[in-house]
Amino acid sequence: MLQVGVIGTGMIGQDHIRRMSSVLAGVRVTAVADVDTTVAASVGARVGAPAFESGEALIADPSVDAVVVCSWGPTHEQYVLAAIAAGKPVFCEKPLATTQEACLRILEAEVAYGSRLVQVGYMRRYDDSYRALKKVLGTGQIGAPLMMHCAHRNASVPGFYEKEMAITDTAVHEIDMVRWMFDDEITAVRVLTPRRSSLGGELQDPLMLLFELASGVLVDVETSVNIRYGYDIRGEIVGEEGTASLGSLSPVHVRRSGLSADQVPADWRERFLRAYDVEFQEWIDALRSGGQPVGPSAWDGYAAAVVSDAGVHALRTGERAPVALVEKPKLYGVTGGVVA
Ligand SMILES: NC(=O)c1ccc[n+]([C@@H]2O[C@H](COP(=O)([O-])OP(=O)(O)OC[C@H]3O[C@@H](n4cnc5c(N)ncnc54)[C@H](O)[C@@H]3O)[C@@H](O)[C@H]2O)c1
Ligand SMILES: O[C@H]1[C@H](O)[C@@H](O)[C@H](O)[C@@H](O)[C@H]1O
Repeated sequence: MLQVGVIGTGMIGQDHIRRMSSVLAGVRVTAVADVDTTVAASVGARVGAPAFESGEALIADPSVDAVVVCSWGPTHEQYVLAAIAAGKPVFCEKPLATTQEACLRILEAEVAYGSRLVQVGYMRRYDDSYRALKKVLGTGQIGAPLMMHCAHRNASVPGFYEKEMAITDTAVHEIDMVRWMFDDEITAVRVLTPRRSSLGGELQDPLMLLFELASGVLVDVETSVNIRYGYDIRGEIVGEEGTASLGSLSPVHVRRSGLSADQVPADWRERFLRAYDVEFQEWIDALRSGGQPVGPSAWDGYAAAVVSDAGVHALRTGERAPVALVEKPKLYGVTGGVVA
């Protein structure tokens, strides 16, 4: 049984605690921590896990074999570094850290440790629909890929959400997905600002991002974070000989009063429910069999942060922002992606 300590018991922390306590096999949540100690205590009590006074104390405790970090993005670096220093595997929700410099510090610490401990929560790689799309691409049935059109729509976002977060918090999923889908790197980013939605307050919403890939493939991503009607994730690849897109995920189709309708998920928990389950089960199984994590690596987290920083620069200046990665350490040479 893998004994896991969870740092950050907010929305996704609670969802992952639920899946590790009542859905997945071979795992038990043995410790929790949150700066909000009242929330941590009540969430921990539901699964019989004690609440620790700090994330660092949780990481150091012998009851914890592996750590899951679900606190706010700016706090990820300190906990991931502490887990590496303790030699414990750590699953960190996205983003790995909020700056590329912080991601580099994590890479350096893991490389110095000498083997992989870190996995980043880019769950789209585990989604049935994205995996099927990658498979179609791999068979060559739509020919060489030329372009991809994506949309990432949230019904609404919390009050603390700032305009850069449309890139660093939202489109960062597409950044990782695109690198994985095409086995390629993003080399430059442009950001266009359409007419502003009156529903987003002061936010610049929506945004239109354009990624250039080393192969010449172009990917456009619409981010809309006040779309109201639900959580809508789209993707269509245009190839030389055909197109392939994510299928409809609606469990039910309703026709009534002259309308024909699919159900739209409310949020990410509903849309990616199964992807999170598969992501965690594979992580747990890899650790229990004595191996290293094989999902999105610290390198993937770093690469996403560099592209994300370029996107923020492009948003602020209106310029095309090139992306430059450091040389990839050997540790990440053969790992870093799950194969569909
Ligand atoms: N993979 C996904 O689809 C997905 C979905 C949602 C959130 N996330 C990521 O998960 C993280 C948390 O998001 P959320 O929606 O659960 O946010 P949230 O605000 O609901 O929860 C975050 C929790 O972290 C706690 N916290 C803040 N600073 C802390 C610290 N220094 N130490 C310990 N706890 C601390 C807060 O008190 C809060 O309870 C973010 O990085 C977010 O980007 C990923
Ligand atoms: O943290 C959340 C989460 O990552 C969701 O998957 C994404 O759709 C949201 O835009 C983001 O704010």
